[in-house]
Amino acid sequence: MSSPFLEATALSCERDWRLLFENLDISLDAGHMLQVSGPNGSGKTSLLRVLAGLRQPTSGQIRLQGKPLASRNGDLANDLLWIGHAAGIKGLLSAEENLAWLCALHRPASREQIWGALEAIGLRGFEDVPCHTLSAGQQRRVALARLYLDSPPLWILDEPFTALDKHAVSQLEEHLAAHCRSGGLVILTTHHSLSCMPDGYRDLDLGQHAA
Ligand SMILES: Nc1ncnc2c1ncn2[C@@H]1O[C@H](COP(=O)(O)OP(=O)(O)OP(=O)(O)O)[C@@H](O)[C@H]1O
Repeated sequence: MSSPFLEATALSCERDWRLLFENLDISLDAGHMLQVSGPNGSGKTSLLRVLAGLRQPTSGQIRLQGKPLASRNGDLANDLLWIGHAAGIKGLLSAEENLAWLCALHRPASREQIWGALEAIGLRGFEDVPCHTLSAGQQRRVALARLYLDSPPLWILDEPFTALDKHAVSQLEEHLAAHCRSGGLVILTTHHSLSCMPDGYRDLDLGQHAA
């Protein structure tokens, strides 16, 4: 039997000598969406950063496509896309330039593809203005436009709905569910209740795993 796309066993995470969670097991495969919930400070962002390889767990193992995450030197972007809580957008660059720069290293995108993604995320007409002139929700959309470009199967998204208006929230929910329906995987944190969930939806409440 093939191994799960992402498998974490007995994960624990400590920050500033405080144990946030321990003995966490996660197994995700094509089509799964994992919503990590829990109170402020319960360790949701910390868990996502650990799963994205941006932070070492205090203990436990993570395997991605059967290989230890720690052994994946620089090729993680082939399998996963991380979009953090901060939009991570450079204010002096335009939306198009930001996306070209973000994609350049692993999955270069053409100007047409980038403009198509910006149109899909509702930024038509804002492609070439400096991002510092965009609203918070528009800047968030620039970051999320990467989900409309060629992207790896696993999306790890920390509070992706922050600053989005109602229409953009439901559009993004639908896009995430469609990604799962077509064989992708999503791990996300949000304090908002999802109204569009794929069959492979599951919830992990860190409030119940608090150490
Ligand atoms: N940069 C940091 N340095 C030290 N401790 C940190 C840092 N960031 C977070 N922490 C601590 O780790 C704990 C978990 O933080 P984390 O951001 O993972 O929680 P969260 O569940 O995502 O919270 P929220 O719902 O507020 O976003 C918090 O108690 C916080 O004090």
